[in-house]
Amino acid sequence: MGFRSVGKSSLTIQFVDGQFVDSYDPTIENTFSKHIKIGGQEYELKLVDTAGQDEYDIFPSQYSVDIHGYVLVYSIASSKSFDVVQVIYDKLLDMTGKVSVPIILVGNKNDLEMQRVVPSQEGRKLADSWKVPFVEASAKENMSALRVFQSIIQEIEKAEGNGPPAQKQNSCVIS
Ligand SMILES: Nc1nc2c(ncn2[C@@H]2O[C@H](COP(=O)(O)OP(=O)(O)OP(=O)(O)O)[C@@H](O)[C@H]2O)c(=O)[nH]1
Repeated sequence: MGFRSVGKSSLTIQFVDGQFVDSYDPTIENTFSKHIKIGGQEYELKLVDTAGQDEYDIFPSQYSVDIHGYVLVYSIASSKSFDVVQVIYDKLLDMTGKVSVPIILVGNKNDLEMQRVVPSQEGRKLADSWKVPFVEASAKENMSALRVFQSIIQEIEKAEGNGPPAQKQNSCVIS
């Protein structure tokens, strides 16, 4: 979730299809499925790409139930989007009624360094205050999009009481 045009669809499409879409087509809502294996563990992910939100929008009630984790996105080239992500976070906690929900904060478009208006430290500071992981990303790069979704899966696993997927092993050592 995040403000308009921050790259929510682009990150999702890069992760799901491995391509970057240059054109801008505002989203109403799209769902995607993706099968992925991380650290020997298989996941069948359902991703909901939401419409861009602003600070005045009511948090859509359908996103407060049956969702395991949230990727909150701003653009490093838009201070407005950084303000909006903070408002969305507050509404999200209000709506879900939970103190802690699996969330990660993503500063997208970090390939646009010349247009940067949100310093990395600001993003990190905000994520630290929420006690959630922070990732800067570019939807132009596949590895970057992959890192975003790996990170939210890890947070979901943690909330479920499981360790990071990479540390799960099926083998054992006998000495
Ligand atoms: N340079 C650069 N451009 C990006 C990046 N991510 C998205 N864009 C561009 O930004 C524009 C908006 O991207 P979208 O992915 O449609 O943004 P969105 O957040 O889904 O937008 P809404 O549907 O309105 O909420 C498009 O022209 C993308 O090509 C990025 O990481 N780097």
